[in-house]
Amino acid sequence: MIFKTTYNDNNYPIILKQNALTDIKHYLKENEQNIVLIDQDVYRFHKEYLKEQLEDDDIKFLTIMSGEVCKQMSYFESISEKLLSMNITRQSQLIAIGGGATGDFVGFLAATLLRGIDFIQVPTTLLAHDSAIGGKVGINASVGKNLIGAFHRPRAVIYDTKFLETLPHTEIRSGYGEIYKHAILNSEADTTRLMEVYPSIKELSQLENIETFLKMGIETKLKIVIEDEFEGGVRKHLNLGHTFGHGIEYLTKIAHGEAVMIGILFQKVINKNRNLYDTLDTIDALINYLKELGYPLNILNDADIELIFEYMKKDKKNIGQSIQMVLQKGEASFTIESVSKDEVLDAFNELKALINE
Ligand SMILES: O=C(O)C(=O)C[C@@H](O)[C@H](O)[C@H](O)COP(=O)(O)O
Repeated sequence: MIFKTTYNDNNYPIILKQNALTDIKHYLKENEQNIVLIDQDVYRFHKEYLKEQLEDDDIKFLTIMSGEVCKQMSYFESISEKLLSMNITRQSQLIAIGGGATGDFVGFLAATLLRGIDFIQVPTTLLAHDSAIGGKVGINASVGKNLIGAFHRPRAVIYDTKFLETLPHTEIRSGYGEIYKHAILNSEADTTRLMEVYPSIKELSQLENIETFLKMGIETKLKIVIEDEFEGGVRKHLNLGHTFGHGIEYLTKIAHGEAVMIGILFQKVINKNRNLYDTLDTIDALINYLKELGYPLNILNDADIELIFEYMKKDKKNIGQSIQMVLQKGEASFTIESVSKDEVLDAFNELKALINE
């Protein structure tokens, strides 16, 4: 399956298929440096396959730290210096092979080194079907996630589903959080269909039919980022579940998409309390479903809401000192609203009580 962005210029393809990496040869630059920056775990698991597909002697490989820890300022500095010592030029190209964190990190290197060079996204996780598209790249600050970043379009997204075969359960649940978010943004029917196909962790871990839902997620994301590339309006809806999600993720270090799923649940409690879309029944139904899939809801029991609230105060959607959250007001209908500290505390205590019932 090939998707293509439909901007006025500088469009890029998104190639989604088994063994998609074989297509990378069409995107390598001749007589220029192509440098692969790859998550060290992905490299370890797929060394032979990677060598087959990227056997060109001119391609250089740099393994980088796995997961969110690569997005630290000090690491960004050391890899920047390393790339500059390799005499890269504005015509050089970086190739990010890994999950969402790798793509964010390498994309940010590409956006900033020499004031911008090309990069290719090769996502290797379910989650990265979301993060690899749309050009958001960045690293973390001590006070919060993705607070240092840029918008920088990739030259191509090569999404090889072969990499999904080695994903651990946590990563599957994490990616599923973003797939679930895209389904909610789309329609009630897509959300129900998803829950019917994956009623438990057993079905989810077999990843059958996952391409159908990745296609749904990619199409949803593409439609939004093409309409609003720089997040002036509708793109903020893609942040559903992220305001609370980023807070709990940063505090507890659980996987991004698991935190987003908990953030979606949290947002439902606020919806209910404001007489928007949700009711106690819809919240209970999601709690039961998430328990069945093994999401770490218990983490809320020991989490310090005051600290989460401090992270929420750093969210990029905020206006002045007011926390802005994506809330659902109808089927596939969303709004960005200010929420007060009291509302956040009440919703948190209520959610904790509900998960322990
Ligand atoms: O692409 C977007 O826009 C999103 O909000 C997608 C999110 O799922 C993704 O996690 C994103 O990186 C979060 O963006 P941020 O601006 O809140 O850091």
